[in-house]
Amino acid sequence: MSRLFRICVPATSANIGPGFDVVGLSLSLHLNLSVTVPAPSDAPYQPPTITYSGEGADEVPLDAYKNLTTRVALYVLRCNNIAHFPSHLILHASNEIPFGRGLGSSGAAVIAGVLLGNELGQLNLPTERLLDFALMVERHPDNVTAALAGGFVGSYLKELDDEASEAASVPLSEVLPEYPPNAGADWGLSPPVPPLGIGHYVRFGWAPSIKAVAIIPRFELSTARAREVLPTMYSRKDLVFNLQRLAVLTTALAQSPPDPELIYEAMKDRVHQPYRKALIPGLPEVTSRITPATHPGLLGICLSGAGPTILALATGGFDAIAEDARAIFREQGIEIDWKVLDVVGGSTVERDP
Ligand SMILES: Nc1ncnc2c1ncn2[C@@H]1O[C@H](COP(=O)(O)OP(=O)(O)O)[C@@H](O)[C@H]1O
Ligand SMILES: N[C@@H](CCOP(=O)(O)O)C(=O)O
Repeated sequence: MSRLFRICVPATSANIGPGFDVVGLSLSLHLNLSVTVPAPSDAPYQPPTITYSGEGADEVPLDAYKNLTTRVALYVLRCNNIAHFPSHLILHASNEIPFGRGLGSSGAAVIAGVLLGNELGQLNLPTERLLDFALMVERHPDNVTAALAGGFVGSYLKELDDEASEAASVPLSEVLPEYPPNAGADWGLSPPVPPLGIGHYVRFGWAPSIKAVAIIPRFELSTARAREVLPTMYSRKDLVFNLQRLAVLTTALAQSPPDPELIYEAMKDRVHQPYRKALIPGLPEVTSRITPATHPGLLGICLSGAGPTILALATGGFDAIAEDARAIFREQGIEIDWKVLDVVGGSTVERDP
């Protein structure tokens, strides 16, 4: 019997201002994967066939040993003593999440890969273990946790003992080596198995009237590049500035009706946005000129993830917020697209009977 299943993973916006590497929000753009596992046969081994449509279709590798999602799936399988993809596997991805814009496309691809490995190997891993695998690949928990669990989520990484820290800090190239595409070839050493219970999370409340306006510049900024510009040390003043705001924000976004004055100030940040402004012309102007006073309905505005997308949380006035952001970006020679998004549930897997 062949098996068919579908995996659906949401986009995410991480940080929400002061919660750098801590909070994430799942949003209504999705990466969908349709998978067919043919019934076992005596035919010679054939590697997976991948087709892909939507965002990133012109740049994503269709070789299962190079594609992020399938490489992650193979990592999960190999950690569970399954050396190969099933023969003649067929995958189709259709993707709504733009690449390199700060909307969690790589986190979604990683979660899709973990869920794919879990389904292909029929491993029945619990959510906590799925998260461990994801955290071996995407080392900051905010996007992957929100993409897996859904909603407005806060997470931390557990302090590990020396042995577990070593296992969790191996370079990505060892976790996800590019394998030879020949099933008979030498597969090398076993991959590093994730320590147990690396990531922990909690879901906060979310006021149903709050929507997310994603203002998406038409250029890509890799998360790796946007992390390189961050300092390794912060002043106590800046740290306290962020902690105070994050503590207020996690509850303020659950209150109905939401309080714009409280939220606007609570979405300010001194840990990552000031350092990223050189990579995103127009960022300080957009976040300072669009306020609840000038734009009724606006609650707060920040960089989405590592950028360049700007996230405006609002209960109305979406057109004015986005069109004024468009005008400010245009002064810098940057064009944008924008979408009003809902906060959605986490990843799902549907199996055909
Ligand atoms: N659906 C996908 N399938 C395969 N690879 C993906 C997919 N989505 C994202 N990626 C990989 O992740 C990269 C973007 O990651 P990153 O720089 O972290 O930006 P983002 O903010 O979108 O997560 C893409 O260039 C691509 O290599
Ligand atoms: N906390 C991370 C989040 C990166 O999110 P992405 O959507 O840009 O991948 C960071 O700010 O670097």
